[in-house]
Amino acid sequence: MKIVALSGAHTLGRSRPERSGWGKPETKYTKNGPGAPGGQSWTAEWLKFDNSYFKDIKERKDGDLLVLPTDAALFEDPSFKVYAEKYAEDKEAFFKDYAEAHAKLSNLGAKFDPPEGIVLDGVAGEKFVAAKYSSGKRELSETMKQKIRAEYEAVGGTPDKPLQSNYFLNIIIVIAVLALLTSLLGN
Ligand code: HEM
Repeated sequence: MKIVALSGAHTLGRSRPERSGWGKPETKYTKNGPGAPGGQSWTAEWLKFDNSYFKDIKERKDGDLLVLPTDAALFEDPSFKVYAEKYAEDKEAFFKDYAEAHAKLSNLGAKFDPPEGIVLDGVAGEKFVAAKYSSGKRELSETMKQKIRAEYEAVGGTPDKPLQSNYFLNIIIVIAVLALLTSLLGN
């Protein structure tokens, strides 16, 4: 169910042959953009999130729309087909299953290879260590550790001493306790 639902994300966006090698350089749906023109979309209205991906693949209705081998498989494999047919008929069922699958995928985080990160050619600045954006095991870079330390010190913390007491918070607590006592004793 999840693979089929997640594939429905191809309702949005385009494929560009100069990037992935898949899709046409331009179609009647993409030649005027919006954004940089070109590429091949899976659906006619490729900025609108609905179940048109499943409808259009099922019908193979237009040579200008993209069907990758993995998209086609959704209507060929019997265990995928049950869901692909359902989503083509029922937009709400697709939305519900997509939301669940998307949340699950996001919450799983991602593993990165190599874990120490990569440097993109020609991009200056901090090395891209994607692990730091994922859930699970966190690896903070030295730059990030220094940034957190600087923020801690900026609000009065030092490495050897706990933060100063927060007077405003203390006043609120005293008022809250007094209010509670008054209401208990008053009745
Ligand atoms: C079965 C596995 C999948 C395959 C083989 C696949 C393949 C591709 C390919 C070849 C492109 C075109 C990239 C380009 O040329 O710029 C693409 C784009 C895209 N994919 Fe997938 N994909 C898969 C799964 C997913 C999943 C799970 C999602 C999200 C939940 C997703 C969302 C997208 C989106 C939104 C685009 C359009 C990006 C844009 O417009 O720039 N795909 N995919």
